[in-house]
This record gives sequence, C-alpha cells and structure tokens, in this order.
Amino acid sequence: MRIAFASDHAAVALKALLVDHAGTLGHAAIDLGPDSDARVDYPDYGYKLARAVAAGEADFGVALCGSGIGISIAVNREPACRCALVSEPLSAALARQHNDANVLAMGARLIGPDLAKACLEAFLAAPFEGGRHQNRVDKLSRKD
Ligand SMILES: O=C(CO)[C@H](O)[C@H](O)[C@H](O)COP(=O)(O)O
Repeated sequence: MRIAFASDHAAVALKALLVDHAGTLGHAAIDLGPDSDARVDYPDYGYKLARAVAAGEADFGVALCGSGIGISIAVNREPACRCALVSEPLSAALARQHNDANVLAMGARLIGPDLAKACLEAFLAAPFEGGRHQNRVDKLSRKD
C-alpha cells in the first residue's frame, strides 16, 4: 500500500522511524515532510497529508505531532479523511475495523517508538468490518 507520512517539528524523528518501518513491511512510504526539526505549524502538514489522501495519492496517511492532537484536528477538517488519534494498538485496529479510518495519528512526545510501530502495524493489518459499521461511517460524510 501507499502510505503518506507528515508531521510537525516535534515528530520528525518518529516519522523517519515509521517511514523506515513501513518500508520493511513492504509498503511504499511517501514522506511529505518536514525534513528537519525546525519549528513548523502542524496545520500546514496536516492539510498537505489530508490533500494527498483525498486525492488518492496515498491509500493511508500517518499524521504525527507532539501530542497528535493538533495534526489530527487539521486532517479531520478534510471531509474525505477519517483520522484517528491513538496511543495503543487495540485502538489502532478498532479505528480500521469500526471507523474505516484512513489516517492514523500519534503523539511523538507521548508514545515510544516500539509502541508507535505496533500501532502502525495494527492499523495496517486490520480490515474495515463493514456491516453495522457501514451506515455509521456513511453518516460521517453527511451532516443531515
Ligand atoms: O499540536 C500539538 C498540540 O496539540 C502538538 O503537540 C505540537 O507538536 C505542539 O504544540 C508543538 O509545540 P512546540 O512547543 O511549538 O514544540
């Protein structure tokens, strides 16, 4: 799968680690930046990631900032994105199984590298279950 990654300055190191990990799992990783830990604003990179997923340039996205909160809010402003902020693998799997999440968010200042890798693996391995969840996910795309 094609997986796009974006972060702010607080999560550049975790992004690099997860880009590498996605490659070892056999996925095509697309690093949307930033390339250094110079201070940047998470909305800029969250919107960039959201546009890539919405345009079909990536099958999934991974959004990272210090807490994961700011960048997940930014990604979720794109209607085509369902971004789930998680800190452990069960929630990462449930985000796919129940919510058909297409973007995984994590906080680099809150989660260790091994747990972050486990969350990414759980997210990518878990299929959307459809069924009773489909109607609920459909409702996320309309506000009526
Ligand atoms: O968006 C956030 C909080 O919701 C992230 O944690 C940011 O990475 C954080 O705010 C960046 O903070 P900094 O003091 O500018 O490094």
